[in-house]
Amino acid sequence: MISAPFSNESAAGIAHVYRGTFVHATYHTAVEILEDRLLGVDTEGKIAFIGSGKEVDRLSQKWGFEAFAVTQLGQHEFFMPGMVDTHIHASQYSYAGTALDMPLLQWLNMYTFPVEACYKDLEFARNVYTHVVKRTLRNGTTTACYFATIHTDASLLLGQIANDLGQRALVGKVCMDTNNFIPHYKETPDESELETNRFIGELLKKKYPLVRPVVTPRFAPSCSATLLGHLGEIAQNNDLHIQSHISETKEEVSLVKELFPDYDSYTDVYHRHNLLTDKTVMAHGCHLTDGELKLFRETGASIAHCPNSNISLCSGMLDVRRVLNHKVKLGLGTDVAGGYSPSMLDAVRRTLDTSKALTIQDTQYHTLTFEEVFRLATLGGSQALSLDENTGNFEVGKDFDALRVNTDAAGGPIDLINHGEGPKVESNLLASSGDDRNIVEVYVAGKRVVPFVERP
Ligand SMILES: Nc1nc2[nH]cnc2c(=O)[nH]1
Ligand SMILES: [Zn+2]
Repeated sequence: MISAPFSNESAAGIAHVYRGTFVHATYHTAVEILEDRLLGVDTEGKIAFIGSGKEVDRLSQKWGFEAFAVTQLGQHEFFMPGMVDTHIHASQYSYAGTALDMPLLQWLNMYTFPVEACYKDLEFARNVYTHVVKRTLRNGTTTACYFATIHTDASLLLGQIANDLGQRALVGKVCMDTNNFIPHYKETPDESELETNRFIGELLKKKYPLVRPVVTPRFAPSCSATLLGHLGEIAQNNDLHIQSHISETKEEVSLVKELFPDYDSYTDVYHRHNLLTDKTVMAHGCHLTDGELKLFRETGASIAHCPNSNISLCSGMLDVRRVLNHKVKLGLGTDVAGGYSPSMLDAVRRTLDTSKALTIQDTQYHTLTFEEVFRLATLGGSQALSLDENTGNFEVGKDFDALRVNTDAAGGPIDLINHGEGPKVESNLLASSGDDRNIVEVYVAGKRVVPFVERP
């Protein structure tokens, strides 16, 4: 801590002050560039103040920090908010990028279920989960919404690893009582209910400050109506987040129609089991009807757009513009391993690519801009997970979840040919050509979590 504040505006003292350029999204502006700002972070990891760099003397008096203790960013550096991966299967990271040669339902049977069954082995789980949390943090994912597997203890371990490495995370123990292809990788409805309650109870008991449980029915084809009912009740009684998949492929939509003939739509199946709330995030939604999107809007449920996966498994192309026009919340997801990349910068690129592919099909299409997609990767994701009170952009009172970006990092992938580019061009360059070499530091709730500090 630098010193106690003179002001009584914040109960906590100031721990760090940074000076330089801050690039973020607001509720009104897709990308706002704040040049020569001072940002103070308090001892609880929250943003205490944002002021002009020129006012350093006044601010240092007001907040009780020494001007020489301010961290000054370099010429090609800026801070941006940490990115929010609204949908990633931690358990599938072990085979990311190796098996994308069949459509979803076959892919699940052939590759996914056999691998996920291995998480009964806690040492296998520890190895993969440590790698995926580290890899996503290094790539700038400060918040991740994870699917684990049906195994409660391994799912708890994922929560522990995210906590230990300092990532903000929603962690879901997967629930499924239907699996005709690999019968040993499923639960009974009673087991699933009991184990979900155990998972939630034990995770909450740990009191990890940044890790929360999320109720996780895999998707309607893997769950009986009985199980969906149990899970809706658990989520409602404990006011919990919910995640699942919806309308990823046309084949899956037809299957749900067959399995649940008495429901109006795929969305109605979840809705009638109390699984659509303002803390629900549903992955994909490529083939949702206008009526279903209306139900999303009315319930406050959101969509995780996973463009790498949608293309890799040939599932469909989500029309993000249409979802936004319906005023449905939407964030971006990597959907590892349906998506082959754990990087949210990749999700940004694939979102732009899909929007441009839709424009190729229809030249009147209103293509997404870089600015809009930047917002979806940060503030949009935090809204989709109903976490935007705490994270998503640089607002006083929110946690300092931030990436220190250097577009000119030594050994990095970007050549700045004209050295006067400025932050507008350089944030574009990061999104189009940058990678983890340009993300030189990562902060979650004020704590620097990348570079990793190796424990003795
Ligand atoms: N992409 C994807 N879709 C799913 N639908 C149900 N399970 C899965 C999964 O593991 N990945
Ligand atoms: Zn998924």
